[in-house]
Amino acid sequence: MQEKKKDLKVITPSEKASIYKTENLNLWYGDKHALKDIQLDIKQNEVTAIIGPSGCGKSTYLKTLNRMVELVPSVRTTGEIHYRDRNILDKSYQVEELRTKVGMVFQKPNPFPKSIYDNIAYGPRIHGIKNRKILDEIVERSLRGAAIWDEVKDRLHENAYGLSGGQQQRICIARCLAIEPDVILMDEPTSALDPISTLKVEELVQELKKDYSIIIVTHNMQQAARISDKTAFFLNGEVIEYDETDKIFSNPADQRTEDYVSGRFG
Ligand SMILES: Nc1ncnc2c1ncn2[C@@H]1O[C@H](COP(=O)(O)OP(=O)(O)OP(=O)(O)O)[C@@H](O)[C@H]1O
Repeated sequence: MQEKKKDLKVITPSEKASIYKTENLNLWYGDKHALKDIQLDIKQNEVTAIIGPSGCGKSTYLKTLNRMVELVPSVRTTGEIHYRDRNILDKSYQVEELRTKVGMVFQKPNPFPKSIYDNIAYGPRIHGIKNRKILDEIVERSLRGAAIWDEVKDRLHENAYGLSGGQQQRICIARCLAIEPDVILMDEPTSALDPISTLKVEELVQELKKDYSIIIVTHNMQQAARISDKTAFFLNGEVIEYDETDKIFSNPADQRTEDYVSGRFG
């Protein structure tokens, strides 16, 4: 007898909601054409890795997603980036609004020269939260979310500079979580860390994708293969290939991707 088909709809990754849709994005630093006709549909609650050789435009692309790139005076862009269906490159889009939704973690841990507690409470305080009990709750929740609560709960009022590099990076992730973002951008977040701290941050990224969408620039291809769902391979300012991470690393469509992921250049 034929088995009765279950009426279950399988959600394939391509059907997941988009968090960012980039359409025909071009970016110039003065005369330097750094991003060329970028098309990328980044999905919600996934880890998306951006890989490629030095100078190919990875960080530039990441910094367009929170418009940080505008801090460079010579920058000019054309095209659109839709974040949850609104074009963030439209001048009417308030950058302050965007920054409350999109957190960023940098290559080098950059805690403020303040206590661990004040590092985490900083963003919420800027948003007007003064109530100590509420701040206490946010601090604890954020530190737990960044998997560092147990290590620091007895030293919350000590300076964050007294922590190890790996702990400082998780404090920076907790600081990011405290503003309750929707997206977390990570620019080579483990490149300054030792292998054990790197592993902790990688495990954390896996945990965080349940609640956040994460876009991570990495030079470390094993890391991209380990932690991401999708990978975009950039070369000379172009996206050469964007697909499921397994496909990019095992059976890429483009020879240049194959050469890069197999270590033939880069
Ligand atoms: N502020 C700037 N002014 C002028 N050119 C810039 C600026 N920032 C980056 N560029 C140029 O834009 C291109 C892309 O740089 P970007 O930093 O995005 O590359 P990347 O892939 O992140 O490199 P890396 O892996 O070395 O960090 C490079 O040619 C770089 O020299």
